[in-house]
Amino acid sequence: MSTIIDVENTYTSGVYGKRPVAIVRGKGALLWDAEGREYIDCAAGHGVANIGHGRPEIAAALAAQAQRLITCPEIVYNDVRAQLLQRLIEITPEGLTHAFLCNSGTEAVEGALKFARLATGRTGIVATLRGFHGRSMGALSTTWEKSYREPFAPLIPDVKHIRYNDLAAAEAAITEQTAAIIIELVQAEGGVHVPQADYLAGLAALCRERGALLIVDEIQTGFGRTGALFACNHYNLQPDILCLAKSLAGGVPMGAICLGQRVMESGRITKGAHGSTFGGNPLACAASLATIDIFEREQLAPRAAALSTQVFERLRSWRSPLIREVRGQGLLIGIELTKRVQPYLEALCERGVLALPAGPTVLRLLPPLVISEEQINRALDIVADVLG
Ligand SMILES: CC(=O)N[C@@H](CCCNCc1c(COP(=O)(O)O)cnc(C)c1O)C(=O)O
Repeated sequence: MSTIIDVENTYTSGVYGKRPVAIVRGKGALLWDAEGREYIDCAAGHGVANIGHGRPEIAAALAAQAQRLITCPEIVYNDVRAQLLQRLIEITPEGLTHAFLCNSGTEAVEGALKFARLATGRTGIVATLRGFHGRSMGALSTTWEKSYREPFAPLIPDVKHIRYNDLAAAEAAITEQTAAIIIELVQAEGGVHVPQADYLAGLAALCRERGALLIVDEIQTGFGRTGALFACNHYNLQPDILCLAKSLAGGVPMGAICLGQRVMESGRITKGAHGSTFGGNPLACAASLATIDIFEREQLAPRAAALSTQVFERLRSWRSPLIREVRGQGLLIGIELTKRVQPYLEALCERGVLALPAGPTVLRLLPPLVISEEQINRALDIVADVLG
C-alpha cells in the first residue's frame, strides 16, 4: 500500500488531506484497501455512491454504450441523451420542463447562475452562510467557507450571503435586482443543517413576489439521500432551477441543471448562451438511465427513510459529553461534537469505518443507500466506541 501512497504523494497537487489508505475495490456499502482490509463506507464518495459500489448494472450499461458511442457533442442529437432528458424531467419535481447536462456539481451551479442572470436580466445573487456550492469561480462566489473563497478574490460581483432559516434576512436581501437565491435543502458540507418547514415555502413565495428565481442545489441531497427521491419532495417545493450531480449517474461524473417555466418563458435561453464539450455525453447518459432504473426498482428513497428512523432513534439515545447535537435527514447524518472531529475520523478509519467531516466539529455519515441494517449497525457500534 505504501508504494501506492508514495507514488500518489509524489505527483498529486497537494490540495487534499488524505487518510493513509489506498482504496482499490468496492461492493455495495463495503470498500477494500490495497492490503485487503475491509471498510464500511459512510462517505459514499461524498454522496456519489448512493446506489453502492461495484454495481453490475452500471458496468453493463457502460460497457454496452462504450462499444457503441462514448462521446457525441450536442451539435447533433443522440438516442441515449434524449431518453435521459425525458426520464430526468419525468422524475424531478413538478414544474421543471427542460435540462442542461454537464459533468459535475460545480458546473451545474455555474450554469444555474448564468441561466438565472440571463432569464431575469438581473445580476444579484443571494446565497446562505455555511452554504457550499462548488469550487469554480462562480460557484465559489456563493460558497460560504471563507478559507475556500477569500484566496481567490475578486470573485463574481453582486453576491451576498444571508443567514439560513431566516426569512426576515431573505426579505431584506431579495430585491428587484436579485436574479436568484441559491440554497441547499440540507446544508451538508456546512455542518448538516436542516431547514425549518415554513422557511422554504416563505422563500419560494418571496421569489415569486419579487421576480427572483429559486435555485435549489440538490447535488448532495438529491437521489434518495434525504429519504425522498429529491429533498424538494418533502416540502412539495417547486424550484425554478434544480442543480443535480453526484449520484445522478451512479458514480460516473455527471451534472444537470433542470429548468422551470419561469426560466424558459423568458425566451432568453437562446442558442450559444452556454455549452459543454462533454455535457450530455452518451456514456454518462447510459449510466444515468441505469442508475434511475435502480432507484425505482429498489425503491432506495423510501428504504433510506426507513433506515433513517432506526439510525436517528439509536443516535439520539446516546448520552455522551462529546455529542452536542445529532441532526440530519434520511441518510445524511450529522453528529456535532464538542471537540474537533479530525482525530475521531482518523480513529474511525483505523477501525474500518470511512466517514466525513462537515465543518471542524461535525462527524458526517453518508452511507450508500443500499447499506444493510447489519452494516449500518456495525458502523454505529464502532462510532459509539470511538466517541466513547
Ligand atoms: C475531498 C473532496 O473531494 N472535497 C470536495 C467535496 C465536495 C462535496 N460537495 C460537492 C457539492 C457541490 C460541488 O460538486 P462537485 O463540483 O464537487 O461535483 C455543489 N453543491 C453541493 C451541495 C455539494 O455538496 C471539496 O471540498 O470540494
